[in-house]
Amino acid sequence: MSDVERRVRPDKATLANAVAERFLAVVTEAVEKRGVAHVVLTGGSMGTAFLEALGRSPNEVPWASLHLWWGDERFLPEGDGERNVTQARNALLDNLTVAPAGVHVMAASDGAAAGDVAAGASAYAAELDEAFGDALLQGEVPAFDVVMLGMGPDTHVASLFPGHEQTRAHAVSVASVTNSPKPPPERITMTFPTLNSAREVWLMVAGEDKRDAVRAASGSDDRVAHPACGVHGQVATVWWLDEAAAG
Ligand SMILES: O=C(O)[C@H](O)[C@@H](O)[C@H](O)[C@H](O)COP(=O)(O)O
Repeated sequence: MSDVERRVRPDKATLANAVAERFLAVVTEAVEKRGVAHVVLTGGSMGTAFLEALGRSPNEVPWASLHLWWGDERFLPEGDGERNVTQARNALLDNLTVAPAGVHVMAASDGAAAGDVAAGASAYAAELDEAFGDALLQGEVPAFDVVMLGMGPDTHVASLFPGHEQTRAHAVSVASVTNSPKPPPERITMTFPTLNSAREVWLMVAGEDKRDAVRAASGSDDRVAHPACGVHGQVATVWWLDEAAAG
């Protein structure tokens, strides 16, 4: 597990551009070396700002060799504007002229999981298992090239909320949530072992309203209380902050 490195930029827009630039370099190198790149996307305003920044030079991205995954999802009907995948489609994916190698979408509440969020989580675990086998839970092989995450003001990452049982999960790669403190209550989330199977984990945080959370998570080693402090890449852990969040 790597130590946290902070990269601070003046504001949210500059931050999103810097992350997009680094993303391009990381996936290009991954594809050159391994022929494929697996990345985990996030929602929230930072995740969307990043996709919009990437969308300003979409043709530089090796989409045909890129697998897109999500760290968490709101268990809502397909196409709901609150779903991370809908936001990603609107911000970038629907405009691509080259299809990504894989777009691995978490279950919608009206899809094959038929309203059963636990079944939705199991389906995503099976999809990950098919792609990576045991590597995820054993943490021996980096599965993802980069996992991108936002952070809530309570220090939650993905849908791992402070004090919730999913923060303690170690035997499953994906968990269901039925009592999220932030709506909607039902969600699907990758667990810590899965997020931490990445070469690089990037936490992207902007805004003064996140400053206390940044401080709390950076001073903690209790990932149940402060989930953001529990995500680490095998090669790098980068906290991308704007000046307001960094304090
Ligand atoms: O759980 C949710 O419902 C949120 O959407 C959330 O996880 C979000 O991604 C973070 O709070 C970061 O949000 P910002 O990028 O907007 O700061």
